[in-house]
Amino acid sequence: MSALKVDGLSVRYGAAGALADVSFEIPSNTALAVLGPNGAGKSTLARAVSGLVRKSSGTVTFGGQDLSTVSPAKIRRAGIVHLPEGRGVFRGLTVLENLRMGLAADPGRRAAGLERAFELFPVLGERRKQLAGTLSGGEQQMLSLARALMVEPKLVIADEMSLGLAPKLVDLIFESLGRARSAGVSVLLIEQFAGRALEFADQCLILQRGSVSWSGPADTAGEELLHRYLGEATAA
Ligand SMILES: Nc1ncnc2c1ncn2[C@@H]1O[C@H](COP(=O)(O)OP(=O)(O)OP(=O)(O)O)[C@@H](O)[C@H]1O
Repeated sequence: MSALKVDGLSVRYGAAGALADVSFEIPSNTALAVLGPNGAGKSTLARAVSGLVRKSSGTVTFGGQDLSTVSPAKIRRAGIVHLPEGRGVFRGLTVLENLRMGLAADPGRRAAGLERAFELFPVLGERRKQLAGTLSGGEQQMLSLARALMVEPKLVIADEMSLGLAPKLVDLIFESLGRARSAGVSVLLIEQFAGRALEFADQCLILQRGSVSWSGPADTAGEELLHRYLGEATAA
């Protein structure tokens, strides 16, 4: 069964079209990599699915529920978490306070959630009293992911998670996303660079100037195809 189904999605910013007639599905327990050069509309797609930008047309359904016109809060309650580009942590709060905010609406599950977060990323346990703004970039990324996974989401939208991180940290981030997927979470993975995303994902969708230029199984997106659609800079 499809967890997420996006059909004919278009988004405009004023007079400028950012997405035109984008359709795809993410079956349960699978990952879709959305690739494309700068400005192709990847973040806009993520924001439209999580309700942060208005859709000018198209529908979004999740687990059979129509989410096309509902608020971001309701979309979160349906089980979709969005890790925005940039880290989205509260810099002036400690690691622990940031994690607690993840389950602010559900304090009963807080203890178990924290335990899971520290098990996933032990470094966060060691640094629980440290201000998030003083963590390294990679640690902030882990905090952001740990907070998202604490709420036991059904779909994680991860926008450029690996941007600027050392390869070892990228491994760790993908490892934990992989564990989440094995535990039943679907993943919409947005990446400017193709290599790691395609290794991880089941399906791939390439956006160019707001439209889908190719989609198919991730393991059939060969080098030639990536160069054709993404160019030298992003096919790596
Ligand atoms: N709030 C906004 N107002 C006006 N135009 C916007 C807004 N946000 C994005 N755009 C434009 O929409 C297009 C798609 O942007 P988007 O951020 O979705 O691309 P992207 O594929 O995520 O790019 P990148 O890889 O550079 O992050 C771009 O031309 C961008 O300038």
